[in-house]
Amino acid sequence: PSGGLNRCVCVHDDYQKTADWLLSQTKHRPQVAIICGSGLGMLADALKCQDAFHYTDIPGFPQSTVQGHAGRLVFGELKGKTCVCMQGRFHMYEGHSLCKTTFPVRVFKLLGVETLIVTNAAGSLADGLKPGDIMIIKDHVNFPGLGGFNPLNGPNDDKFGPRFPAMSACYNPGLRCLAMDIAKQQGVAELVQEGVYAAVGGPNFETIAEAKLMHRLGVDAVGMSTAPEVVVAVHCGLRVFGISLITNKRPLSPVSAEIMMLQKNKHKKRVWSTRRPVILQKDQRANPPQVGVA
Ligand SMILES: O=P(O)(O)O[C@@H]1C[C@H](O)[C@@H](CO)O1
Ligand code: HPA
Repeated sequence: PSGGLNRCVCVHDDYQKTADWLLSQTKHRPQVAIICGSGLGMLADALKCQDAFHYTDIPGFPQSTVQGHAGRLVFGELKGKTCVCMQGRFHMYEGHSLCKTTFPVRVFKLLGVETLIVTNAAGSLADGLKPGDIMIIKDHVNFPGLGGFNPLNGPNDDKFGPRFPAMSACYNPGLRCLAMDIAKQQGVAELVQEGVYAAVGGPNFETIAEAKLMHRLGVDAVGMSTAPEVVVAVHCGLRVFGISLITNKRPLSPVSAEIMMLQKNKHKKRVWSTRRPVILQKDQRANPPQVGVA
């Protein structure tokens, strides 16, 4: 893949202009940036002394099109640290280039941020991870990246980082340990474990064969974001901590998946369904519709 959506067309000045505008609009000077995943935007509400900006008002900022993502950048204080929080992120499946998807990360760097916290909603492939659990990301598999869809494609900007950045320790071990210790102190350790996150392009959810493949490759949870942001963050020297909120299980086999039910319709045709019996209409019998697993 080359050109079009797969080539970073932003130059240093583009990020700088956005950062300078933000610095002129708020007195906050954040050390920590938090990207809120789907349904996690309320994290920003915990910030004290807030300055909030709609993405539509920020020069050069991409626009969020996903429901449940407020599309606001919120600055404020949290437990003595100055933070900037993205209420809503950008995904490849919205039609953004990876360069736009990850645009805020470089802006954070220019604001003086040192630590990036990424959060997301993800589907579990691991036996021990249930909906409602939290997975501390210990590593990721960036499927679009492996296929050549990378936010660092195009001329390298040495001011941000090297042409060939190492990704062998993306998720800061110290922060991962600290998070586990805090989970124990708070008495919620049984809900928290470490795992490997895989990013897929979306927007469709995985087929059973794809879920099985990822499980065999050692993936614990799958989602449609995060990895490109982390690649850009590590490239420009940010310290990264990531968590996935497990929202659903990915079925690995039609037979064993607990959410799947074998239904027999009145015409004795067997149909797999995720939720409710499917009765095929006369004209559908020859060519039954695919039943998705969301
Ligand atoms: O922004 P995140 O990664 O939390 O968004 C989740 C994962 C997919 O993008 C989408 C579908 O569930 O929501
Ligand atoms: N697959 C991909 N992305 C997701 C999922 C999933 O099961 N759940 C939430 N985001």
